[in-house]
Amino acid sequence: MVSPQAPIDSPFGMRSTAKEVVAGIDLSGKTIIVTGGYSGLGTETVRALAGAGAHVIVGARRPDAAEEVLAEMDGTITILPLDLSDPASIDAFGESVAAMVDTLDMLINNAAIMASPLMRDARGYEMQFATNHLGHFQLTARLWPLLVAAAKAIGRARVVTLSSVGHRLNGLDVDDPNFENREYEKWPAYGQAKSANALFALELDKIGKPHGVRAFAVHPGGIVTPLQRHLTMEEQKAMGWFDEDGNTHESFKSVEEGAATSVWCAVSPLLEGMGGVYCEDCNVGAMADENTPRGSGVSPHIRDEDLAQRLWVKSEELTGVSFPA
Ligand SMILES: NC(=O)c1ccc[n+]([C@@H]2O[C@H](COP(=O)([O-])OP(=O)(O)OC[C@H]3O[C@@H](n4cnc5c(N)ncnc54)[C@H](O)[C@@H]3O)[C@@H](O)[C@H]2O)c1
Repeated sequence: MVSPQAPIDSPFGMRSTAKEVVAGIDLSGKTIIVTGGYSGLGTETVRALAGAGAHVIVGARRPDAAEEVLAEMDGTITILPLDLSDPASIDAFGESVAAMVDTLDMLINNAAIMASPLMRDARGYEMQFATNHLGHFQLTARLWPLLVAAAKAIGRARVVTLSSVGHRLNGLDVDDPNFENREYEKWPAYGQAKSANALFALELDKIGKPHGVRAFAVHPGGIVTPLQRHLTMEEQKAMGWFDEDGNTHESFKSVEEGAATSVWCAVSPLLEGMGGVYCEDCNVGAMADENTPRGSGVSPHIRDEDLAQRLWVKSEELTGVSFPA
């Protein structure tokens, strides 16, 4: 069954920045985790949330690099090592967080890799699916008691998972997510992983809603960041991201604008009582039709509740991790 969704009245839009979204919102006393919060959109997400008074915990694959990037920022920021392709690292991160705080108000599953050549983790899982989806699935499960505790204490907690309009490239092969029985292609692997991120939010919201933990998926827009490290300039020009002179397409956002929708999903009072939706441009995304501009819109397969459930079961099987009851 396809779960429909539609935009709401939002005072923010595609050119809003993360700083504008948090203006006037006091996050003191709140704990927020941002994975990969020291590069690209993650850096600006952390800047906005820490600037609004939250204690921000950054899960960093390279803690030394995170220290360097975040040193100049105001606010309370803790950096902890986290490699989302390594189950032991995720468990250790979860234990460190649980030793530090009793509640977690918001989790922003931001980290990802894109269009990488075929790589496999130590379990043999395809790296984009393992890092972008399975790692965040395990991480969210490990942090679940803290999210539920926050919701119990103050009525709400939120999990925001970065997806992408890349979900529109293709669907998810839930029977072969690791490209064992088909030839590996880097874009279908990214499209699949980002579809999985959105389907994860759809199912997670169902599980979290009775506890007061709500889940959202986000397309941040097109933004030049280190995410494009596996692509040549020629490939990016062929996709229309850059023109012949090397200027980005007019629809591209700054990193401050790119971080706005994740921050909006984490803090907006307008989303109170809502969840399980895919958001873009600081609003709930519109279902795609023939008039939808390239680079936006929601494909029906990421609203497919049966597929979301099957992905959940597959993720439990592949990680050996279940969400605590
Ligand atoms: N930049 C865009 O145009 C764009 C478009 C759509 C979606 N997104 C999504 O936005 C999110 C942020 O992307 P970005 O553009 O800021 O990219 P980025 O490359 O600047 O940041 C990604 C972060 O993920 C971290 N990361 C990668 N592998 C990891 C691992 N194994 N363990 C822990 N951390 C790991 C990196 O260290 C980095 O901090 C991603 O989920 C991406 O898919 C970005």
